[in-house]
Amino acid sequence: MENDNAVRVRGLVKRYPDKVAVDGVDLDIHRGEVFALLGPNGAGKTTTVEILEGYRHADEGEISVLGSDPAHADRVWRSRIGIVAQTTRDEAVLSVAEMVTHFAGFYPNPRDPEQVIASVGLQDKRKARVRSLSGGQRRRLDVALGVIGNPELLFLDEPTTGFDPEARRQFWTLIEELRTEGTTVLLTTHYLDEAEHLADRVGVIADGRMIEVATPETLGGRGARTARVSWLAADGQHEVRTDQPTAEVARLMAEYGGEVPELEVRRPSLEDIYLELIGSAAAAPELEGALK
Ligand SMILES: Nc1ncnc2c1ncn2[C@@H]1O[C@H](COP(=O)(O)OP(=O)(O)OP(=O)(O)O)[C@@H](O)[C@H]1O
Repeated sequence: MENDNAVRVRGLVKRYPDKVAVDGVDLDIHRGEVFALLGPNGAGKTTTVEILEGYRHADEGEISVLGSDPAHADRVWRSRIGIVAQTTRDEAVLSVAEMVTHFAGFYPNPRDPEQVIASVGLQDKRKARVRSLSGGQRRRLDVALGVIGNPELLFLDEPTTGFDPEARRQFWTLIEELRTEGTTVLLTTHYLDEAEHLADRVGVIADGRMIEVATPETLGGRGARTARVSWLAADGQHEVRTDQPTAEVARLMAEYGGEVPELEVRRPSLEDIYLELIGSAAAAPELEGALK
């Protein structure tokens, strides 16, 4: 039965001959949210995403994606999802416009191809052959092909790898528009700023296990972390750790009678927190071993 979750996973396990790639993952993705799956290389992100897409089969676990088990889903289900895979395949002889229009024909309710081409910034390349595109342009086309079917649920596996900064911002705008329209998005990325900008919630996966799911603001207790206030005094750099940085800044302003030299207030970034979580996940198995 369909419910408020676009994705519901319990106890997902995927084993390869020499590796347990996914080791008991639970995951809920709410309808209409942008969810970012984070984790180091080899953590199990692509394996998880490809199982949800129906391209790999799980060894264990309950999986529901838009109310169906992807391993047994039909064409109608497939037309409701969009996929931007990590690697792309063909070296098509079609032009960009032909390819996007061709893909639009696979779906019952596609978006307008010209609008989609413009939304990924390929209007100047609409007549160019796909094989002549640069790596980043090809990736933009992949994104266009992922959204052309007007999907309810969009899977994006490292979508902006190879994008220049302008293309990345343009992609962010596209995802924000899709979110406004109610599209659910599952994104994997190694760019923490991208996750912070786009995601309603993030999940950190390491060695096949989900370590934590939270909003980017609260991951790893981030919201409650002590701030660091630093400034340049006559005798050199000073730093104070405090739970009340505003009071500290007010005190400094009074002391300096206005501008405080090189004032900086810093809380741990999402990247700081992520690296801490990944670091402790890597240390945990050794600790378990040491305690045995
Ligand atoms: N077809 C396969 N056969 C055997 N092992 C595999 C296969 N696919 C993935 N693996 C292994 O499973 C683990 C998880 O791989 P996966 O591609 O899911 O990681 P990832 O988190 O997506 O990594 P990345 O960030 O590098 O894309 C890795 O150790 C990988 O080598």
